[in-house]
Amino acid sequence: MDTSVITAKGLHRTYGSGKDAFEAVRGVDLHVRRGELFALLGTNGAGKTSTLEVLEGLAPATAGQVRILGHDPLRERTRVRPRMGIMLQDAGFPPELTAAETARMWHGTLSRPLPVEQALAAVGLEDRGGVRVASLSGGEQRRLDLALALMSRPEVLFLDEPTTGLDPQSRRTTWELVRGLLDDGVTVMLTTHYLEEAEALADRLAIMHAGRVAREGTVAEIVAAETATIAFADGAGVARLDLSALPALAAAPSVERHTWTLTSTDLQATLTALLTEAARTGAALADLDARSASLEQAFLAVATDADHAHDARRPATAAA
Ligand SMILES: Nc1ncnc2c1ncn2[C@@H]1O[C@H](COP(=O)(O)OP(=O)(O)OP(=O)(O)O)[C@@H](O)[C@H]1O
Repeated sequence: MDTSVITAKGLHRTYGSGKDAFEAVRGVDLHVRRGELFALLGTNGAGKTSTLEVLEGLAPATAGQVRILGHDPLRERTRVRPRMGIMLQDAGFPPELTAAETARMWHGTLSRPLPVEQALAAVGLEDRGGVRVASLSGGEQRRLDLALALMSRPEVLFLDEPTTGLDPQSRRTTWELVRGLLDDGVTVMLTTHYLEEAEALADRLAIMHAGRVAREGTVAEIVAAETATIAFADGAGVARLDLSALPALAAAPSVERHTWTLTSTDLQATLTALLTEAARTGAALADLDARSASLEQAFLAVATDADHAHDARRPATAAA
């Protein structure tokens, strides 16, 4: 049985036409299962929002197919929209309305909404209802956006950079709220520039660059494809070590600014051999630091690969 709640197949999205055409999304496939949180990460301008807008039914795809809960989110909008919650990057609420008035206005458009007070309380804004939107802090405005996205009791929730501008404590409170929704079976698609947020929340994620998915999987799967790093100071006796003979090196050992760096495809094997070699020769490994690959490393690798490719802004007509 197909349990996908969100699917995209061969999704393309082009802005403009003719010689000014720009293909922002260049063949994206996504499958998000019920109750899963899927994070869409990417470099600036990678095409995350352009992808999300098509999934949300806010814009048509230039090519390809998207389905939300088995329906076309644009053509069958009336069937899908009541079951979705959408938190845009910038909701653009009228600044002169209060938070509670804004929430009541939205409440009036929904068929079986949460009570206004409950939605505001869910995001910690129960005491800010009487404050005009223009006077809310940036973080409070983000939380109001989230309250409205939750108000329809959605089965599928799209969160476009939900914690941008939030302080670390409010960010964690939002994570708890999102975890509670996942426990209730809500399916969430999230974009974020905070890798820590993706690590904390995502069941699976994709890293986009230049309109394509460059990496996809669980955090562990994505990180496993990267190399671990060992570093130590270029101190007494290091010259006696035969570093190039160490096992599982991903590249030749290098020294820069008095620090040696080794990259390894098997951290335990390389580190064990290094320590054995240091003990044998009596070399001191000052400031020794060994670390597994991180999501940040995978992200940076995507951006670096791309720097080499130089194809980020090829016109659509020239795209592969
Ligand atoms: N209306 C538009 N007309 C032309 N180009 C556009 C339009 N909207 C977006 N783009 C371009 O499409 C590309 C993808 O933009 P998009 O906003 O989807 O990226 P993103 O991954 O969400 O970026 P960010 O992380 O910076 O928010 C960018 O190069 C952007 O300049």
